[in-house]
Amino acid sequence: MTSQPPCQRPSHSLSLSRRRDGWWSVRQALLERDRVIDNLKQKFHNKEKEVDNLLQRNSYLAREVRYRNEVIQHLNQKLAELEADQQEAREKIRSLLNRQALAVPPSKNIAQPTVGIGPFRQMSRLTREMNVSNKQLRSTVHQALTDMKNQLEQLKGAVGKMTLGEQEVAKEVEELRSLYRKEAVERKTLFNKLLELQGNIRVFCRCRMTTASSSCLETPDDQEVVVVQKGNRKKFQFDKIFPQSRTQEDVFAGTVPVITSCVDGYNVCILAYGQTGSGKTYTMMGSKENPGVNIRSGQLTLWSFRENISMLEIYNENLNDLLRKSSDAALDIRVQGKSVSLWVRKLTINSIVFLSLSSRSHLVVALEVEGSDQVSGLTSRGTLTLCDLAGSERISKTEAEGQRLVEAAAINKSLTALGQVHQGCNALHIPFRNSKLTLLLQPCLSGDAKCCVFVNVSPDIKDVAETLSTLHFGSTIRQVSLGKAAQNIVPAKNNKTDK
Ligand SMILES: Nc1ncnc2c1ncn2[C@@H]1O[C@H](COP(=O)(O)OP(=O)(O)OP(=O)(O)O)[C@@H](O)[C@H]1O
Repeated sequence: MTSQPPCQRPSHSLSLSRRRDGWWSVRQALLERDRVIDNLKQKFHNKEKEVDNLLQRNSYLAREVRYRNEVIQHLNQKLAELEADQQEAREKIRSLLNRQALAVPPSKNIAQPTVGIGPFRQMSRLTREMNVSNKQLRSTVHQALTDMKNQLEQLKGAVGKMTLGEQEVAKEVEELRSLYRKEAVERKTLFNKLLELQGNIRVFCRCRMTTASSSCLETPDDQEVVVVQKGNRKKFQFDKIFPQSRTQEDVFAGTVPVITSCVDGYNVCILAYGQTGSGKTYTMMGSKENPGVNIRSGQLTLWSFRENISMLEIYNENLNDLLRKSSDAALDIRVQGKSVSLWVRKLTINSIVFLSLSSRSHLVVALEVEGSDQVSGLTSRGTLTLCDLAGSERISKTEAEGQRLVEAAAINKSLTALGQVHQGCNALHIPFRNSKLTLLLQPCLSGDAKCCVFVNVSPDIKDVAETLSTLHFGSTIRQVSLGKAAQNIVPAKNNKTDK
C-alpha cells in the first residue's frame, strides 16, 4: 500500500514567486500596450497631417475656382463690349453708305457714277475684313469661354472629390481616436493592476545624510535596512530603501508611478513619518536648490492638467489654513457622505512657498489634479495629498512639560490614530475620527486611494531607539494593503464617450 503524501500549504516563497510571475506578465502586457498606444499616436498624427494637406489643397482649389470665375466674367464683359463696338461700326458704315447714296442725284441714264467707285470698294473691303476679324475674335472668345467652363467643371469635380476624401479621413481619425481611447483605458487598468500587485500602500525608507563617522544603519540592498545596536542586528524590509547617497531626484523618481496613478484619476497620499530632524521636511519640501516631492510633483506635467492647491497645518488638533491671509474663523472638516472636503482655499501651483513650520505640527498640502488627454478626450480627477508629519519621538524622550507636553500629546494621539487607520483599513470600521489628521486624510487613506509612506530615519547612534521605533511603524503599515481603488474618470465636455 502506498502512503499518501501529507497535504502541504503553499509556502510563502511559492506565493511570492506567483506574485512575481503575475507582476511580470502584467508588466509585459503594459509594455505591449505602450507600444500599441505609441503606434496609434503616430498614426493619429499622420492622419492629422493628411487632413491639413487636404484642407490646404482644398482652399487652393477654392481660390482657383474663384479666380477662374472672375476671368470668365471679365471675358464675357469684353465680348459684350466687342459686340457693342461691332454694332456701332456697322451703324457707321450703314450711315456712310446712306449719305453717299443721298449725295448722288437719281438719273435715268446711269451710265457712269459721278463719285469714283474706288472709295466705295475700299469701304466694302474694309467692312468685309472687319466682319471676318470680328467673327474670328468672337470664335476665339467663345472657345476661351468654353475651355474655361470645362476647366471650372473639372475643378468643381476635384473639390467634390476632395471633400469626400476629407470626410473619409475624418472618419478614419475618429476611428483611430476611439481605438486610442480604448487602448489608453486598458493601459490604465493594467498600470493600476501593476500598482495593486506591488501593493496599494508602499513604504519607502529614507536614511538622512550624516557627517558622523559611525552609523547605526546598514543598507545591504535596496529593499533591506539593518539597525545595528550594541552588536544586535535588526533587519527591516521595505518597498525601497533610499540610503544617504540617494538624491532628491532618486527619491522623487520612486514616487512617480504612484503620482501617475493620481493623474489617472485615483486619490494618492504621500506621507513622511519620522523623528524630529530625520529629514521629513527635506524629503517633502526640500530646499530651493534641491526641491522635494511637493514641489517636484507640482511641476510634473504628465498630461495637460489643471491644479488647485490647499495647504493646512494641524497644530494641537487645530486646523490652520496657511494660504489664508487672516486667521479669524476657525476651520473645520466637513464630511460629505463618504468624502471629506479638504478644500479651504484654492491657489495655483505657482503659489507654493517654502515654509518653515514648527516641527510640532503636521503640514498637509493637497493638489487637486484634473488631467485631460487631448487625443482620447478623457478627463480624470484625483487628489494628491502630501503630508509632512510632526516629529514622532516619544513623550518620555522629549521630557516635555507645559506647552511642550500638550503638543507632544496631540502629536502622539494623531500618529497613533494614523497607525490604527493603517492597521484597520481592511476592517469594516476604520477609526478615522480618532484625530483631525486621520479625518482630514480619510479620502486618501480609504478604499479608493493609494498611499506612499516615507519612513525617515536618522543614522546617528544616539537616535537608534527612535530609528527602531520609526522602522517598526513602517513595517507594521507595510503589512496592510488598501482595498481595491476606484477610479474617478469622466468623459470630457463636448467629447464623445468611449465606444
Ligand atoms: N538627505 C539629506 N541630504 C542633505 N541634508 C539633509 C537630508 N535630510 C535632511 N537633511 C538636513 O537635515 C536637517 C533636518 O532635516 P529636516 O528639517 O528635513 O528634518 P525633519 O524630520 O523635517 O525635522 P522636523 O520634524 O523638525 O521638521 C535639515 O537641515 C536638512 O536640510
